[in-house]
Amino acid sequence: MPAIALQKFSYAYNHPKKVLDNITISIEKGSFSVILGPSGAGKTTLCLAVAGAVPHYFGGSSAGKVYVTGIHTQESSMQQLALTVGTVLQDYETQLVTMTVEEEVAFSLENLGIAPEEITQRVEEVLAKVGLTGYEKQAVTDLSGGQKQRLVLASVLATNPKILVLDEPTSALDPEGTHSLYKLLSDLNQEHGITILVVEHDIATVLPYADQFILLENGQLILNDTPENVLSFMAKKQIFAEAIPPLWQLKLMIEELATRQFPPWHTEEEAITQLGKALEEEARKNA
Ligand SMILES: Nc1ncnc2c1ncn2[C@@H]1O[C@H](COP(=O)(O)OP(=O)(O)OP(=O)(O)O)[C@@H](O)[C@H]1O
Repeated sequence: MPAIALQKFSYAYNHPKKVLDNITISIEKGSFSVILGPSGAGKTTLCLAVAGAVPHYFGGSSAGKVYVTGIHTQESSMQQLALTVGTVLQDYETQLVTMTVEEEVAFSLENLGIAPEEITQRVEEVLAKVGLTGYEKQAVTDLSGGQKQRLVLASVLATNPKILVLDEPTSALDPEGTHSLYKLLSDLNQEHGITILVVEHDIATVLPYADQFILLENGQLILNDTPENVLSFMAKKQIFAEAIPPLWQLKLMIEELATRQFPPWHTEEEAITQLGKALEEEARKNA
């Protein structure tokens, strides 16, 4: 059973225009998937559909089905779904409701009726996981943007979700914060088997971690495939091609011009090594 499955799912907010149009997609358990696409493509709405907020919270009209770990989202309450899908919204500050860091995490567990001793232990564990140990008594309002986001993530993780959905989690982070957030997500994915679904506009940032790209445009699913296949497709069809990282643009151009095939590049270092090798080979050939 896939972690997430959309079957011919369409959705419109309280407006006739379909924001998601007949989407069928299957996301395997334990995958690290990234949703890509131009502004207004429907990326946030897709996240909300997986979390059940669309249509439970937003109303509107929908057709087709969304399943998370086999649960039909429309036949389940948002509270039940929250046990399976943890969500960090783009405007994550709206998810913070209490006074102190430890109260914030405890709040999500109290709502689930977890015993107080267990709450104390889980709060400690998840704060350590997101790097907020020592901040327990701090007022939420005193935290930086990145720390607040980590706190939301801690509250979500405390409920042991099988799926994590994050909508542009790095938009307010500096490069170091971005790197450490993705490192954490990668650990949760690799070591705890949590399925990750993330919206990210900076493709180079997610290339070291993602195993699947989901390309949306105008509410339609354009392609769901490996990162390398989606990047090649974007270049060939000139769909959202401006988002292709410069080194990949170079890679795809060389492959087209020189009929040379490189393996996928996940990092700049891999790209530089591969390019260096190619240049050496060329120099040897021409010597
Ligand atoms: N609450 C809402 N009510 C009505 N229309 C909405 C609502 N939220 C989004 N939309 C519309 O739905 C479409 C898709 O929006 P969505 O936010 O899902 O796209 P996106 O790909 O995440 O865009 P961005 O990259 O700009 O965040 C847009 O046309 C947007 O204006």
